[in-house]
Amino acid sequence: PRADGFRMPAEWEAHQQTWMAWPERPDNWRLGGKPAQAAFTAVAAAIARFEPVTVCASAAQYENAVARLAEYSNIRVVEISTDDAWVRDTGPTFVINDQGAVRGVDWAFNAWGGLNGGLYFPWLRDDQVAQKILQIEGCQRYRTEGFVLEGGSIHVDGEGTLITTEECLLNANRNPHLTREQIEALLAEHLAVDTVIWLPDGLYNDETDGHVDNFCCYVRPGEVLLAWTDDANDPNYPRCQAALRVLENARDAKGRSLTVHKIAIPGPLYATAEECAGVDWVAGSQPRDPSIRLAGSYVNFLIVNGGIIAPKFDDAKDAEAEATLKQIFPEHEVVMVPGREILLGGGNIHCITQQQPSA
Ligand SMILES: NCCCCCC(N)=O
Repeated sequence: PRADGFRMPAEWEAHQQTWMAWPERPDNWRLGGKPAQAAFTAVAAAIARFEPVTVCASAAQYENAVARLAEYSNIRVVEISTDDAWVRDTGPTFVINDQGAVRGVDWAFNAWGGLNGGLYFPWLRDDQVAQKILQIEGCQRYRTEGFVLEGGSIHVDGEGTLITTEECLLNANRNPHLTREQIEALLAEHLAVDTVIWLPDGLYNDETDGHVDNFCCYVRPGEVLLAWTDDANDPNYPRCQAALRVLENARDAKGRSLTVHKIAIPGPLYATAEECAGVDWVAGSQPRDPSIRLAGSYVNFLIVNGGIIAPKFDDAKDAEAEATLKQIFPEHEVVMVPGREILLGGGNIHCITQQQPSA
């Protein structure tokens, strides 16, 4: 795409719409996905206040999804088969050129690690989602056969800088055949980035192997927001310290040093026995257990046209997080939406959405 004049815009640049997928698989979502479907509906409704939404649903769930979303006139439902509902990672990464054309990068997908720690098997339908979305939109597609990447593992400033984590992109279960330099070259070629900032690790116990979208994101050029804890006993402490050191020493593609804002990490959060009891046991699917700390994060929000759609967790830190977001985004309306049911499935609002830039 860079050779054709295309780049990945920053999330705050104008959107045409946001894509989502409808959750249902009972081995990732408790009670056949019914609480998750309510939570996703609340997220879609919040986004729809700012821009149109397209929800991908299976044939089996199409009628239910249409009925549940019917009251929102700018939400449409299309039938697309998926393995699960993480359109951040299975959808296309949209790229734009200076003439207002929009295309899409269709990364290879292996369910966050394939047969070496992946979260479910198989994943063929998920690997087809980007292609189907681009077909529906009539956007040209760049397919990266042999290069596995999830959209949740990268953030850009739209001006040539990309932030990611080594824990994910250098993980042996993504692209063991590629070096760091080869991965940087592929990111540069497909997204038109000149500088890659590598954070060592993402959030503790993040089943995606430390996706940056759950840990650190851009808020505007030259400024990032980092999940933070001051508790030296928290396993996130060394991860936050290491990330801060990298960010404080970094220079972006324009040669700027970065302003690092911090936002508290909620919790620690755990699933209850009752919540775990509602999840089907299937060989090869990620186990859900009350002893497993959940990777909850207020960083996992979506920037939409004029708004911030962020998760809240019924946690003591919700109010502080909301205040931080309002202070960082004075021009946006900050909308806090319940994120716990999404977190029980392993991600949050940014993970279940994919923005499509306007031409
Ligand atoms: N159980 C699958 C969890 C995937 C989370 C996706 C994301 N971008 O964090």
